[in-house]
Amino acid sequence: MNLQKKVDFTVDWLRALANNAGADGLLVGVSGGVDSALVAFLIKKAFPENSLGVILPCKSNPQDQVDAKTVVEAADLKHIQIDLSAAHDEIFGGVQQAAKEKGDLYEDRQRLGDANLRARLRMSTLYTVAANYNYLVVGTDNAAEWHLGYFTKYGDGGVDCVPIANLTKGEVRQWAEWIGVPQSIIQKAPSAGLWEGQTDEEEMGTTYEKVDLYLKGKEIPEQDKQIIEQLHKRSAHKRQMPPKPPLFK
Ligand SMILES: Nc1ncnc2c1ncn2[C@@H]1O[C@H](COP(=O)(O)OP(=O)(O)OC[C@H]2O[C@@H]([n+]3cccc(C(=O)O)c3)[C@H](O)[C@@H]2O)[C@@H](O)[C@H]1O
Ligand SMILES: Nc1ncnc2c1ncn2[C@@H]1O[C@H](COP(=O)(O)OP(=O)(O)OP(=O)(O)O)[C@@H](O)[C@H]1O
Ligand SMILES: [Mg+2]
Repeated sequence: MNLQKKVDFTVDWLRALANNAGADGLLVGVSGGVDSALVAFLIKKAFPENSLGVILPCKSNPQDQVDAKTVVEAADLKHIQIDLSAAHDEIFGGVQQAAKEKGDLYEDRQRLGDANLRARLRMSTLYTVAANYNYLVVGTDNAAEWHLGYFTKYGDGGVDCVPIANLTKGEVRQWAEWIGVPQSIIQKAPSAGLWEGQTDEEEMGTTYEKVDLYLKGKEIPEQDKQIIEQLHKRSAHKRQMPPKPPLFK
């Protein structure tokens, strides 16, 4: 299947999903990164009049907002912006204060708690916006992130559908190029933007190039293979519904 047909198929799939759900359209959180940029273009194609980009800075690098604006303008996508910094301060500061009063504040766990709260505040906000518009929330996980569990459970992983979850990062860039995402966005180093200087590849301990090769069944160095297999195993719970005990006999 050529790229045009694959894109059309994905757009039709998105439209059918929303129609079957009784939703009026689709929205996505737009970060300024390439994954959400591609999804922004896809939802605009699926619902030209009923699609929305939501820009949600949360103590973020100001350049991300500039990039996010570039994306919505290039996609000609209607957008809104809500700053989550004060909400984050309120909740994260409140948790830290309460734990400190009990003598229970674990310094080495703060960065991840802070980061994942940002992703979960975004999820809550996207669903609040979705309720107003009667839209579905569209996820942006690609195949590498999905396989490694490189997302926040019920944060950026808390969505109604994951239309690009079968695409490797290389394919995301290829689709993005084809669909018209600006080069400056395609060439940015992938980052969750959850703390200053964070990059996906540094945190994962391997590269998207190697993960993509692995997912295509190609040989990669043993060390990278081990990292990928360990991350995949450890994150199995994120790709399943919450476990419940077996029924009583
Ligand atoms: N076996 C198990 N069965 C059931 N639940 C289990 C579990 N193991 C952990 N858990 C639960 O899962 C939690 C850990 O998962 P989670 O909260 O997701 O936290 P975690 O996987 O530790 O962190 C999320 C990772 O995703 C990255 N991320 C987040 C957001 C966006 C992006 C991006 O690329 O933009 C990347 C982030 O930088 C970080 O590396 C535990 O606190 C626990 O509650
Ligand atoms: N500032 C933000 N505003 C709105 N949504 C955001 C913001 N930051 C992150 N998100 C959402 O979280 C998702 C996960 O981020 P992730 O970094 O994996 O994707 P990306 O930024 O689109 O691409 P890349 O991985 O190349 O940085 C984003 O695609 C987006 O939907
Ligand atoms: Mg990003």
